[in-house]
Amino acid sequence: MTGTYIQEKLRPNHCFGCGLDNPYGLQIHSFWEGDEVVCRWTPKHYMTGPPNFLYGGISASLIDCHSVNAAVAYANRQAGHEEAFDPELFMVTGTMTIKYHKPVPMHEVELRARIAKVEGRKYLVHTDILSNGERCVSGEVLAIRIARMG
Ligand SMILES: CCCCC/C=C\C/C=C\C/C=C\C/C=C\CCCC(=O)SCCNC(=O)CCNC(=O)[C@H](O)C(C)(C)COP(=O)(O)OP(=O)(O)OC[C@H]1O[C@@H](n2cnc3c(N)ncnc32)[C@H](O)[C@@H]1OP(=O)(O)O
Repeated sequence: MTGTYIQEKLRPNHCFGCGLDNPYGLQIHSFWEGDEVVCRWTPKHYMTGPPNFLYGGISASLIDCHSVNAAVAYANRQAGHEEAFDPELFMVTGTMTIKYHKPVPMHEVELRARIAKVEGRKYLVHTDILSNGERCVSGEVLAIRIARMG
């Protein structure tokens, strides 16, 4: 999949969730699949919350970054910059709501995001975390487009 990940077009980036340049971070790798943005990610053994299940804050971080990156990719796709992203199309999280449906087992998960609504600078993204095809966590993230930081 080299060259196809959204995060490869967002560099340099030291973000804990999505920065490929942060070796201590979650290092998510997200890609388009039709109209959805997908990420497959495996927890480290020390990322537990309840015994044998993923810490909820990690689920929230995964949803946060995967969703904001999906919104950035969507905005670039709409603007015709799918191959090389426009550095001015930058977003941060404004608001995020997370619903924990089931505990997340400590093995590979799949995140699936879709852009639900765009209103001016606001991009509403719905993301699910699935384990073995079963939805365990869902999130609604409002990404807000800003002038580039840093
Ligand atoms: C080759 C290209 C490469 C270039 C890129 C290179 C590297 C890229 C690096 C990174 C990768 C990119 C993406 C990853 C970035 C982040 C991912 C991780 C997610 C995070 O970890 S990110 C940290 C947490 N995040 C914050 O730290 C935000 C702090 N905050 C602020 O920075 C401001 O607060 C801001 C900007 C949110 C708003 O400020 P503002 O002045 O622009 O807003 P303003 O008042 O103009 O409102 C405009 C409209 O948004 C509505 N609105 C405003 N705030 C809202 C809110 N909070 N919730 C809901 N709606 C809100 C208003 O109601 C109005 O709505 P309406 O237009 O309908 O009236």
